[in-house]
Amino acid sequence: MAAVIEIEGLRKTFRGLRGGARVALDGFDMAVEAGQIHGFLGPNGSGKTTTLRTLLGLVRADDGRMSILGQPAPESLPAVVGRVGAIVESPQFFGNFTGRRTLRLLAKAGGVPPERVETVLTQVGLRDRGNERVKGYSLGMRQRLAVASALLKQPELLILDEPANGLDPAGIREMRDLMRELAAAGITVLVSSHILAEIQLICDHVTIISRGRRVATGPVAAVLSGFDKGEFRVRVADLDRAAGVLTTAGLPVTKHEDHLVVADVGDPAWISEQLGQRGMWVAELTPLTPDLESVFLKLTAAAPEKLTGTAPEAAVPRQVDEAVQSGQIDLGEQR
Ligand SMILES: Nc1ncnc2c1ncn2[C@@H]1O[C@H](COP(=O)(O)OP(=O)(O)OP(=O)(O)O)[C@@H](O)[C@H]1O
Repeated sequence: MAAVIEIEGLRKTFRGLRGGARVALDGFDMAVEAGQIHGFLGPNGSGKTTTLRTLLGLVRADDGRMSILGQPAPESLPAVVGRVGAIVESPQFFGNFTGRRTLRLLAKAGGVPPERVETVLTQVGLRDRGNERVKGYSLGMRQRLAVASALLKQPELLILDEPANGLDPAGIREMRDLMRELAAAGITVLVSSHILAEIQLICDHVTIISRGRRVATGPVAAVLSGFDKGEFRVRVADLDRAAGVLTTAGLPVTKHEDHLVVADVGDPAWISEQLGQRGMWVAELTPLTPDLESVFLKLTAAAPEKLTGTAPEAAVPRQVDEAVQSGQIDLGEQR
């Protein structure tokens, strides 16, 4: 599949007026392929906005290679900018203008046929509210108006920085549905966020960044499955006896107040059988599948500190996940 965004070894250090330096990007890699809804996740200050701003030519990188829609960025951005919609800064709209008038003006300024305005208003679900003044819009409606403005040009790629930030649950749900509809219409979507549960629901792929480095990337399910230890929560009346049976059978067991957590479970039916044969009836047997939240916290909290000397160098793993794969970092102990 064609890469819509490719970033390799991106570096950016911000230098303060008093000589201080802040490394925002430390040799960061990312690839987004056509058709993906790609989540770009990281804690506050991890480098997401700097990455997106650099990609769009708003910040100059110190080093690294980037391309958008197959063209080198930022040099060839003018050639592809008409195919990219981006909301990286919160757009400011005139409160006294209606949503429809705002979009008509933007369409005119951008040489977009005026008919597109009705199409994008419908796409973002604002058609019926288009004649209301923007100052009366909720934050969610303003965000959708911003997306509508980015859609005017019929982009192939939509880049959204924290689109769900500050929205209430209903607004987040609307934004999520909108992104899904856009992806179904064939638009590749890159969405940055620190709202993990949302990314898990919306996105099919994810790249996780921490302290300017990639710590994980891939299909969401694959990133999660790397952390799946085959754990089950087991509830029985006699916890000590059940723990003894399972431990003797070679399974790692952790005892909690009212349940056991058993790891390395291949077939859960085996647990029921073993305990049932001994007169212990299993009241609960639940798989403990990892969610993105716990994976994210583990990856971003500990891994980067352990990675030293991985500045871009030929044949040296630069990204934290590469270092994990090559055995430089053992995340197992973090789990
Ligand atoms: N213009 C700037 N001048 C100085 N430092 C900056 C500038 N922009 C970003 N930084 C610093 O670079 C680092 C990365 O910031 P960035 O905004 O890219 O992170 P982020 O992941 O987008 O965070 P958030 O989720 O809070 O928006 C932070 O330490 C930030 O303070």
